[in-house]
Amino acid sequence: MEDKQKSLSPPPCPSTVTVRRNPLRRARATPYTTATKPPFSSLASAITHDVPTFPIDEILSIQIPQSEPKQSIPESLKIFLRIKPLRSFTKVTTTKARPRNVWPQNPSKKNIAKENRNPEITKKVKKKDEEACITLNDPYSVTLTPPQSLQELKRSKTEVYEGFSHVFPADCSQNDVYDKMVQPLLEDFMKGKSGMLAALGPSGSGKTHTVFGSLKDPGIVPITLRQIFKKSHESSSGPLRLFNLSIFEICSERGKGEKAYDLLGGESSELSVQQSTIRGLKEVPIQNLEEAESLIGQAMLKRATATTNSNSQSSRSQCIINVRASCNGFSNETKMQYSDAMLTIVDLAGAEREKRTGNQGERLVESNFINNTSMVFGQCLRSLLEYQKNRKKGLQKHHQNSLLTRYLRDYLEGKKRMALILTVKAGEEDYLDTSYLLRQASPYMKIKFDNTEEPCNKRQLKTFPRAEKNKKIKLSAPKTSQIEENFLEERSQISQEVHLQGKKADPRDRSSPRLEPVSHDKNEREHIIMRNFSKVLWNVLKQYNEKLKVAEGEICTLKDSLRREQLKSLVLETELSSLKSPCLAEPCIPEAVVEAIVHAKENFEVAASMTIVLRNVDDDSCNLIKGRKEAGAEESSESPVPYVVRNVDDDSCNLIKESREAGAEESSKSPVPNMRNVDFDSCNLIKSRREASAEEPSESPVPSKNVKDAELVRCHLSSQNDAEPRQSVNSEENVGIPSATTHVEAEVTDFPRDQAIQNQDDPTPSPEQVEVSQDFINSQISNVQTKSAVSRRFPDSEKQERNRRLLPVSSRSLTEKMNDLDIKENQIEKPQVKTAKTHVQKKAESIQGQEIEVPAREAEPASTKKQRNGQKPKRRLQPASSVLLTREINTLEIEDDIAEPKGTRGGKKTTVSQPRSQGSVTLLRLLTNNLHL
Ligand SMILES: Nc1ncnc2c1ncn2[C@@H]1O[C@H](COP(=O)(O)OP(=O)(O)OP(=O)(O)O)[C@@H](O)[C@H]1O
Repeated sequence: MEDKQKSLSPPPCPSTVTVRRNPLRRARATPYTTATKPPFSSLASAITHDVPTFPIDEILSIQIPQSEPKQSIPESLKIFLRIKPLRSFTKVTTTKARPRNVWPQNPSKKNIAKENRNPEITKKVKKKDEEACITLNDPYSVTLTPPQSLQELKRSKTEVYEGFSHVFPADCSQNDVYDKMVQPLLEDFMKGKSGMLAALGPSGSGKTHTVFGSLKDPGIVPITLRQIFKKSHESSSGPLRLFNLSIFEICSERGKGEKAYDLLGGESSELSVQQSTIRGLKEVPIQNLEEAESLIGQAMLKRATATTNSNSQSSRSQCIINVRASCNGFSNETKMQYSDAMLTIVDLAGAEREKRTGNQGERLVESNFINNTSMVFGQCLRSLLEYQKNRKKGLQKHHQNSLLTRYLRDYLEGKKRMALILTVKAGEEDYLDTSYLLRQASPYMKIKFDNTEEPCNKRQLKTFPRAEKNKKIKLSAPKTSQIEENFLEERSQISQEVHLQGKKADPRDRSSPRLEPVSHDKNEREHIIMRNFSKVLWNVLKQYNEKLKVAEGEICTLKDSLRREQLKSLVLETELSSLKSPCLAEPCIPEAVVEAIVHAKENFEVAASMTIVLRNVDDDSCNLIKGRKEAGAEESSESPVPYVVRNVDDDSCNLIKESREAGAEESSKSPVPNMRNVDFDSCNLIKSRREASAEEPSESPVPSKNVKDAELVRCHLSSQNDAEPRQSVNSEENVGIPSATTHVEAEVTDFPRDQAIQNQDDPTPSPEQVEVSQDFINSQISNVQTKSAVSRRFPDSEKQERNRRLLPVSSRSLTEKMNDLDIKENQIEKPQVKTAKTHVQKKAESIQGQEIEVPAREAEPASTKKQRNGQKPKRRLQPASSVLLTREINTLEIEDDIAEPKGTRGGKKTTVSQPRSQGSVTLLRLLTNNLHL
């Protein structure tokens, strides 16, 4: 035993141990490569100790599933060609018997009618129409024949294009296209390989038709989705895969740049683009075909399309549809096997020739963008081909020139599998487009792809999707039971329906009662599709409605602001005209002001006549009686006052119009109906009038449309006014002034009581009375001034004196002078009133005549006046209004003024009318001279 233990125990350690830190490295010969292979037995003998042998035989006996070595299978780029049916097919079907009485008939229709009548011509034409520029040789090649005209010119000859993966003839179905082209891609996709498919071709050649199709004839996207769900159901035993759908478009923003829009997003569908990365793209998980189809319908509605000459619904953007398959809840091994894969289908906007599309403006800009993208796409493929031919040359980075090519970079660099479908139109007129496309694209067939792919390529997910998470719903007990009830109800309903249609329904198979029967029942599926589609449509319409409302609101606000601006401009114009009127020469004076001055002049004459009558009375009271008798029955009509009434009468309509705006009292107050157009000319005038009316509402006689009205007004006034005016009226009657009065009377009634009494006692008009009549004239002039908006400059003067309102001091003195002059002139020219004039002159001189020596000036020319007078008359700085007024008066046709009253009075001359008119003329002359104009 002890011997045995000794043999097993390790040998005793030596006392010293040498350790080499860096032992010499010797290349150890591998047992298999070495020529002299030492025998295993000798090695074993070399081992001093018994080491258990390595179970190599056992290990080698275990069969390990050997993974296939990854082989790069170079594969040519698959290019398919689809020929669009000729238009003549549709033409034949549409050339129906034209209904009668259709108007107008255009020449082309006439030709059709001729063709209908003559079938031989029709045949020829149809034959010509049916002639195609492209003919199918075999499923892989076509012959392109130029039209006769080009052949004659020897500009082009017949060409054969071959090497296509498949050529789809005009009568092929969408399913044919899917089977030959998409099926292989889809199989790879289901295995976890990404792939891309793009449709290229001129506008209107059928790209969108191929990619999306229609409800009746679905294209490759709907068919692919159907197949995806079909396959995933079939392989239900395999791994569960989730599919997500995202659709976006790239279009130009008014030619300024490219923009990406999410076609499944909400309102803010614009996507941010950073280099080749598109952020914020909404990825919607799709669980069944119905959901997928409704999403596609939604995207199609949102896609930018427009009508061009080539296509009634031409795509104006590049549309990209991504179906992403992702794995969920797998072991790492499985996940590696079925990695995320993306199937991308691209519907490019068709290249357009300006001549054919007839695009202009915005459409033309879009065209440029579309053509540019197509061009860059082609450049990328050509440079890839060149690169593959000569790898020494680097791959040119054309992809940077457009957003689409940046996004599809991996495909365009030959790193992923891709297929192209060229769509062409077969008509003779489409020869150039077709020839161009085929010449461009046929070399692409030589492009090779490495059909290997890393399971997780970072670039694969260049879109950072906004994955839609299903909302978490808390299901409380009662709700759950309710859902279960609904669920059972729905299930029984569907099973009943299916049963009725003679189909077997097994509601136990699937958990979703809604999906399972639907997959079998076509009608139900269509119903769901239509329902979802209508929902989408409804949402889109709602959005449009909201936009429309917003636009309407904006229009309203714009209209308001426009109105405000117009008002402002009107006010500014008025201000401008009012500013101009006193400053500028007569052509700038508003018409209304001119009219106002004319009327003022007439009233001025009336007032002057009144003054003279008063003076007559002063001379001899018998004359007064005489005058009354002479006047007789005609007095009321012939006297100057009724004339004024008539004036009022004539213009009352206009006045009333104005008075409606400015207030009845105001317009009635206005003794001179001279503001016809003022309202139209100036808002400020109305303002000033309103101010004036507000201050003096009681003294304003009401305007009348006719004489009766005027009389009524008078009565009304007399009844309204207290005893004072009545007395004054009586006094006037006594002095021979006719009783039919209007505002003149009203003005007279404004005399102070003592003056009225004085009139009764003494018929001689006092200087005050004369001044009152002058005041009346002043008031007439001041009214004119008020209307001409000059009064706005002197607003305080209104409040100073009742009858001298709105007149500046200088103007008042001017008018006073005018009256003085009038009196003096009458004294000279009319001997019959000489006494009165002298009296008045004396009085006037005593009051205010110190300033101006009018008679002396009147007799002599203006130039000599200054020389004669040792004491120079004071030159007063007259207000612009006064200057204007005098200028106006100066320019008036005096003769006309004289003639006018004659006409209106039936040619009858009154005792006062003739001298008054002359006096007025002289007065005006004097005024002109006095003002040195
Ligand atoms: N193979 C086909 N069979 C029947 N109709 C077709 C076919 N191809 C195209 N069409 C019809 O031609 C019209 C134009 O087609 P489509 O809109 O697909 O052209 P497109 O190439 O997408 O044009 P664009 O680039 O301007 O958008 C459509 O009305 C479509 O239905």
